[in-house]
Amino acid sequence: MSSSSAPTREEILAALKGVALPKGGDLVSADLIRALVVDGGAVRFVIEAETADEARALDPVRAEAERVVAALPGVARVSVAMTAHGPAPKQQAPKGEAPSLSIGRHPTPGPSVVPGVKRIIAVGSGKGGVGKSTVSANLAVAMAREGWRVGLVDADIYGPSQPRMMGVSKRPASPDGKTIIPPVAHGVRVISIGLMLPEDQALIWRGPMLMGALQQLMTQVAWGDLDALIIDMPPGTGDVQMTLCQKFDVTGAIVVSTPQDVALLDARRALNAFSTLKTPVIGLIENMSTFICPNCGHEEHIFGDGGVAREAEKTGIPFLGSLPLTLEVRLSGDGGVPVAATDSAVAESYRRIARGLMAQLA
Ligand SMILES: Nc1ncnc2c1ncn2[C@@H]1O[C@H](COP(=O)(O)OP(=O)(O)OP(=O)(O)O)[C@@H](O)[C@H]1O
Repeated sequence: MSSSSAPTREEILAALKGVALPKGGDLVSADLIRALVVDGGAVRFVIEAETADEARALDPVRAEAERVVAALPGVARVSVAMTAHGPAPKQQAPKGEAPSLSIGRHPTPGPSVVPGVKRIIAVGSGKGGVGKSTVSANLAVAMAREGWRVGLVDADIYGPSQPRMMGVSKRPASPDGKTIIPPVAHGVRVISIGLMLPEDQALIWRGPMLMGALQQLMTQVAWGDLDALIIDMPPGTGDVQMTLCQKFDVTGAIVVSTPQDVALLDARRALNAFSTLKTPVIGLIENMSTFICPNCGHEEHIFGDGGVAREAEKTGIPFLGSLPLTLEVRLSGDGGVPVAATDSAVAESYRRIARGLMAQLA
């Protein structure tokens, strides 16, 4: 890098890694940096604390972050904003207290609202295993990194995978036995039925109870103000989709597919279902587009080539982007740190998709 050119995002993050936090760790490893923008010699970013009190306590850290970035060659101006995730819950539940919630009740009739939530985005797929949960988690993290306040609901009630993907396992607190305080992971507020029940408890609920559980997850969680609430839907086109789209004001749905012809056939079924429910489909995402060999870096179209982009063109639905099949994606999903929270090339792809979607929804 010449002394006059602006530093890269990675160079800025490397400098911020040197800024220690009072509780231990640093700004980058604690995942507190959001919306980092390098615009010529101007650098802007947000430090996101969990509560207003914590934000105040981090003020010296903010000053230090500003100092280290300003000292990088090529930086003319630095602006660092401090945000708190939202108003702190009035009471804190005693550590380890499980919520006394009646998950599994029947849904209440009529439309439901999720207060403070600007947009509800459903992420669906025609069939299982195409990476819908992976995409939901990573998209949520990427949007949060770009500065939006984001929540994530794991509505895949029979096979909840968000606790593992987002790395949250503790039962959420419920100070009053009604409101659920969602854990925050990688800048995203997450709730999953998997956090509310013992892992090995088989869910044998039938339709109405399932819907009641989903409604509770949506409405009893203290989300605070959110720019977007992302719903990781179960695969296919069943009751959960219907409840969600009929009871809540869903801004739009995103359909994830692999490029294989059979997956696309199923994806078309999902598109038709959303159209019947009068929920606009706001984007298609192709997952597992190409396989990148971890040894030699060679890229191979093992499931076909560009099928989802062509489908998008045919249907007039925005194509949000494609994501490669990489071992890194699976390992990071299994390890509780979505790839979008890292600085890899795939994180960059998620960032582009998040930006496109945010611009479309702004
Ligand atoms: N791009 C990718 N590269 C590598 N592995 C991936 C990719 N996307 C998803 N996977 C892996 O594929 C598996 C299935 O993904 P995921 O659970 O996200 O799919 P899903 O569509 O939500 O499935 P289901 O609805 O059946 O739960 C997971 O092990 C995940 O880590």
